[in-house]
Amino acid sequence: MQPIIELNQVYKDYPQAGGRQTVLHGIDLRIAAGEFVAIVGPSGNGKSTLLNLIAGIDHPSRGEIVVAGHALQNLGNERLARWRGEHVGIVFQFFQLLPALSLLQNVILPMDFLGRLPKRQRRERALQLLDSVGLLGAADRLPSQVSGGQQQRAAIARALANDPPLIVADEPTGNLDSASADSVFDLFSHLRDRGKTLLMVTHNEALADAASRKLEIRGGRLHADSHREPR
Ligand SMILES: Nc1ncnc2c1ncn2[C@@H]1O[C@H](COP(=O)(O)OP(=O)(O)OP(=O)(O)O)[C@@H](O)[C@H]1O
Repeated sequence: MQPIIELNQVYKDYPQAGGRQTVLHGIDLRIAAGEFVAIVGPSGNGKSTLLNLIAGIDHPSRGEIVVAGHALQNLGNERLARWRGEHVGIVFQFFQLLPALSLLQNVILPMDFLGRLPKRQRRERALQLLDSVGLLGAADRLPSQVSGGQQQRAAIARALANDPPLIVADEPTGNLDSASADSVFDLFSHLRDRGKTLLMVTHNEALADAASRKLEIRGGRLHADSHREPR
């Protein structure tokens, strides 16, 4: 079966005073549809960089990245943005909701970007998604009027707005207390049950242990790749 994510000899370097810093050193990776993958490893070793390349947020310096049938290194910024909107839901550590918009409007936004659904259906779908994360009653509140855990649940609803096959999350519980982290954890478990492919950078051991596969990145290289039965 064709993997949903395929990386061949992917390098990423950044300009640095006096030269360039190589952050990823020739990563080769295949991830099948429906896998729940945790990316772990020490700080500053390239985990977020790897996630951003797979999500089409950043371009590789060299190598090939094929996600959901598209060779990302060949897409210009505009096509990449459209590709992201259709194929990837992104969840960040600091939620990244737009502060001037209600939770409902934040969830509608990715659907507005694609323009696939009529306006009324976008609103109905956003309300259903907010309901599914327990936030129907808070739909009209601004992000600043709800807790961090609620903001992250709204961000997960937003990530699902266009029903993407791939969800990527960078430290999704990193800024949450343990009760909020648990509820976010439960939502991710449901996503796995619904057949989404999940890729997550996390320092949260419980979350990493719930994954079916753990990739350890050290020094910009794939140091370990372990599969397991999810708990
Ligand atoms: N946009 C950028 N410009 C220059 N250097 C960067 C950029 N993004 C990341 N780096 C550098 O790349 C290296 C890897 O960063 P990355 O964020 O991928 O690590 P990480 O493993 O995710 O760390 P953490 O667990 O702390 O989030 C770091 O040295 C970082 O400073």
